[in-house]
Amino acid sequence: MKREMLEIYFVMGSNNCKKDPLLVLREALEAGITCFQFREKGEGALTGQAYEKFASDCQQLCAAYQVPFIINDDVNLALKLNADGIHVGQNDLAISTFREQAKGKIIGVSVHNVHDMREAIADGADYVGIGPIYTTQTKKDAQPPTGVTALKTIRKQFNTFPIVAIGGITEANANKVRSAGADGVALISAICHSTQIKTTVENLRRTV
Ligand SMILES: Cc1ncc(COP(=O)(O)OP(=O)(O)O)c(N)n1
Ligand SMILES: Cc1ncsc1CCOP(=O)(O)O
Ligand SMILES: [Mg+2]
Repeated sequence: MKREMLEIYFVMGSNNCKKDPLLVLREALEAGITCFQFREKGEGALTGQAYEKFASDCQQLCAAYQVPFIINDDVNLALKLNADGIHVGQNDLAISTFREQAKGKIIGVSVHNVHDMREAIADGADYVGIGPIYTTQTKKDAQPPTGVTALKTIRKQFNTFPIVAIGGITEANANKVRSAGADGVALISAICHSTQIKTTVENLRRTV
């Protein structure tokens, strides 16, 4: 996995969007996102066949733009659809339980401190997501925001390991996160709620 993949990492589920989510994804891809995470969870999230169909539609769109398609939490779906990767958090399946079946796939793990980071690397993570950096309205069960302090501390000890920052990141603060050592920014609302997705992504690209 190349670190550049993490530069503009768009994370989305249908309940994050105010218009057709596939249209949102298409605009984001067209504008130059570098990675996409399918995160269909929470209130009003699709289930069953509609959930799988939506994942598969997102995957096809990503493939058309040659952008990696990562699935959040649902390892079984990632294996079934042969997604490019899987993202898991501290409360999800441990990497050791699916590493073998997921050979060749990109594995991302959420970390909050140096201890989590060591564990994630030992378990075989390809990249880590650190956050929430800033206050977020999107993830109700998120830990308290840390600002860029935790990110800086972790980056100092892990010089080259691929890190993406997440939580409350916008066009206005992306530069701070980048200077604190993140290889890229992961965003939900900054893109989903933008009325000018093209401009938003272009501004983020310039910053990151
Ligand atoms: C890139 C990235 N970083 C962190 C997360 C958060 O994962 P997790 O803590 O498992 O929380 P949920 O997203 O599953 O609610 C992420 N999804 N992506
Ligand atoms: C999934 C996730 N993990 C930590 S914060 C967060 C939500 C990020 O959403 P937003 O970019 O809208 O703050
Ligand atoms: Mg999770």
